Amino acid sequence: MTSHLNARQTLRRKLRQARRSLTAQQQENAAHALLIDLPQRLVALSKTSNTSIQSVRKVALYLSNDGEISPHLLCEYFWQQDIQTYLPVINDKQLTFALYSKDTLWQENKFGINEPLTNDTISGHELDMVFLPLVGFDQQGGRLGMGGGFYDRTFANKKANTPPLLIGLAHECQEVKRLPIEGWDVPLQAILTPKHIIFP
Ligand SMILES: Nc1nc2c(c(=O)[nH]1)N(C=O)[C@@H](CNc1ccc(C(=O)N[C@@H](CCC(=O)O)C(=O)O)cc1)CN2
Ligand SMILES: Nc1ncnc2c1ncn2[C@@H]1O[C@H](COP(=O)(O)OP(=O)(O)OP(=O)(O)O)[C@@H](O)[C@H]1O
Repeated sequence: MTSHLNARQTLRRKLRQARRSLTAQQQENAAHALLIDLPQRLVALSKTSNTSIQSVRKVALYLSNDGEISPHLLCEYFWQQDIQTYLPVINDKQLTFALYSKDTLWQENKFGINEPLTNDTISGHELDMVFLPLVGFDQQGGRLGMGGGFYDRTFANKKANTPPLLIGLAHECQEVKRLPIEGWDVPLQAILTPKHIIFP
């Protein structure tokens, strides 16, 4: 158990270092590449997950931090499609989600990441699709996060075939062969990288 946790910490340090080492140009290219063939990739996603992409109304993204791949162009794409976008708001040990629009006002959370300044939030289970930030992933749908357990707690009771769809967003350099997984880890239903869409 302890060695498992140590392995996670060691991996976290290594993978965070790797994503932070990407240059501004590499980050920009990666964010753009997420849009390549996006409609086709979303169709593949709807087939594997048995959910209709046409019925997606509410999508959660995040504001990139610590070298994470930036979803800001995905966000623009959803706005063009009139799909509402949400951002995570830390609420004790869990996340709620606040609408993100051009008019959003901001406040920093305890980690220095901006959150919408509002009391009007929804529960994670009201979303259709969630793009999760991650530190590491594997082909089996394993996700290693920053270590707060926020996404795991928020979606702990989610059944595999009920919304929202949980999709990890990652740079290629965040893939590992097999993550040391814990009982509380909530599996990803897809992982989107600049070059691939992975269906575990
Ligand atoms: N962009 C983004 N937003 C997110 C997450 C995330 O992983 N990425 N989260 C996913 O859950 C939640 C925040 N979780 C986080 C957990 C730790 C740190 C962090 O930087 N930890 C520092 C120590 C900071 C401190 O204690 O002051 C570190 O480990 O270096 C950041 C975010 C909600 N919002
Ligand atoms: N469903 C849960 N109920 C209670 N505690 C939980 C739950 N999920 C995770 N935790 C606790 O949260 C802590 C951090 O978990 P973990 O290392 O998996 O976070 P993470 O997935 O890396 O973080 P994040 O989701 O915030 O990016 C663990 O110590 C674990 O005990």
